[in-house]
Order: sequence, then C-alpha cells, then structure tokens
Amino acid sequence: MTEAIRVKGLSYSYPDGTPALEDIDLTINEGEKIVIIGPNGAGKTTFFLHLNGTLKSQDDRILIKGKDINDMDNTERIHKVGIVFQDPDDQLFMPTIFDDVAFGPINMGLPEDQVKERVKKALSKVALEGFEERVPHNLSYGQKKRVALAAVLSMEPDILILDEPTANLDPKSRSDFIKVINKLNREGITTMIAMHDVNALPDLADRVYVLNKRIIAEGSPMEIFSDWDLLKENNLEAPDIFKFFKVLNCFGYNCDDLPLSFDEAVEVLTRTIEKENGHVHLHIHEHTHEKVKDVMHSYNHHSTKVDE
Ligand SMILES: Nc1ncnc2c1ncn2[C@@H]1O[C@H](COP(=O)(O)OP(=O)(O)OP(=O)(O)O)[C@@H](O)[C@H]1O
Repeated sequence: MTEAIRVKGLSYSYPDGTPALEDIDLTINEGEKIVIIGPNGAGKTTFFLHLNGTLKSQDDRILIKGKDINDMDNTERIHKVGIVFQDPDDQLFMPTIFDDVAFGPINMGLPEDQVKERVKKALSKVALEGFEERVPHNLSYGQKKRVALAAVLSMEPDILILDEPTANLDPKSRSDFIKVINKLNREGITTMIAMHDVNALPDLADRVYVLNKRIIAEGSPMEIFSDWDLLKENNLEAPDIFKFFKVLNCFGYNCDDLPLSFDEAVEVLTRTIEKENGHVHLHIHEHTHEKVKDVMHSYNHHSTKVDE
C-alpha cells in the first residue's frame, strides 16, 4: 500500500507557550477514509495548519506521498493536499464563485481554457453547476460550504482534508455533503476529516484516530466506540443509535453486531427478526434496571449538571 501521509514525532507549541501537539505519529494510506476525533482544543486545527504549510514543522516530520512537506513549494503542496476549513467565509473572498474556484488553478499557472474546465468540473462535483456568476456572499451556508470544497477540488488534490464538514448543516445538506465526500473517496481521493459529529462519523470513516494533543488511540469506528473509558477520558461519545442498542442489550436483545448508524440498525433489526421468526423478545429481569443505569451512566457523562 502506498502511503499518502506519514507523520513522525510532530510536536508543536504556540509562541505563547500553549502546547498543541505532542509527538504525533500516524500513517494514512492512499484511498483511506480517516476521521480524527478529539475534545475541543485537542489540536485538530493545529495539525491541519501544518499540512497546509501555515505552521512549519521540522524537516522530515511530515511526508506527503513520501516527500518531505518542507521540500514542496506552495503549488506542489496544494496539488497534493487540499484543505477545507470549517468556516467557508474564511476561504471565499472573491466577487464571484467562478473567481473563487478558479483562484487555485490560475495560481498554478494553468491556461484559461483549462481553468474554465476545472471550475466546471469542480462545481459539478458539488452539484453547483451553473453557479459561476453568483456572488459567494449571497449563498446559503450549505452552498458556501460546497463552493469552498469546489475551490479545493479545482486543484485536483490527491488528499482531501476537511475540518468539521457537517457542522451547522441542515439534515439534507449534511447528508448531501457526506455523499459528495464519499463519492470523491470512491473515485480515489484519500479523505481525512476532523469532526465532533459522531452520528455522522461511521459514514465517513474506515479508521479513526483519537487525538488529544497526542494520538491516544487508533482503530475501526466499532473498536473506538466500544471503549467506554477511552471515550470518557477524552470527552467523546458514541453515536446515539449505538447507545440505544447497548440499552436494548440490557433487555436481553441479542444481535450479532451492534449498529453504528441508522441504516446499520435497520439491517441488524431485520436480521434479528428473521432469525427469531418475526419476533423480537425483550425481557425485564431482576437486574435490567441496574444494567440500563450502568449503560446510561457510562455513556451520559456529558450530562453532568451545569448551572443553568
Ligand atoms: N494562535 C494560537 N495561539 C495560542 N494558542 C493557540 C492558538 N491557536 C490554538 N491555540 C491553542 O492550541 C490548542 C489546540 O487548538 P486547536 O484549535 O488546534 O484545537 P481543535 O482540536 O481544533 O479544537 P476545536 O475542536 O475546539 O476546534 C488549544 O489549547 C488552543 O487554545
């Protein structure tokens, strides 16, 4: 397997002394679908700022497709790594959408006809065909997010990094955005996403890193969400549907796999009902309430009372 990103012993403190990253080691292979989770202030954005060259690492700490990021000029780097930050207003600054999406290809020195072709292609990937002459400022938040993504896609990066892609999107925009990202991944782009939205995570991750200044854990979504202590210690939680099925387990509901998403839950339920000849048997035993309380307690550590 070819390595897309290799990070070796990356540490960083801000000039005021705030430590943000400590000895980060990770390897992401081409075509992988990675999600990074961690509490607020875990260093996710700081990490991404190293990958777009805003923050400088020591030589040989970050390799992109085997090459030290410090040996790449701007053009080479943005051609390899495209980063979409959380707030699209940080990324869109031109009078028209065409200008915003064309900005990268023009800077890469591409001739006019290729620039136009790339803008058209990038806008079609985010389902905004024909939006070239619109003013970014007047778009909805969800549309702005898609333009920010198109502006990165027009540079045809091998690796796509997104910071909180689903934050502040309505359910349809969220689901459309997830579909776009997954399609890009299927077409061969390596995706690395930082997100707090654990309910959307299983749709976007084959592998998960838990970051809390250091890499705390790495594994499949199921491995990570099954580790209650890990979640608790890092202010994280499991998807709602996973928690719900943990509670169902307390009622004697036996399924082979716990679901991480709504679609998986439907599959799991269907399989179980078929196995049980059309019935699901739930029971209240002597200790059921204790077990439910245990599960709720393990997963609901976020609901500690806050002064209102
Ligand atoms: N410019 C800065 N100067 C000093 N400290 C900073 C600066 N930017 C971030 N930090 C600190 O670095 C640490 C990591 O912050 P960072 O924004 O990378 O975390 P994050 O995981 O992206 O957080 P969130 O999930 O809240 O967006 C935090 O302690 C933060 O306060």
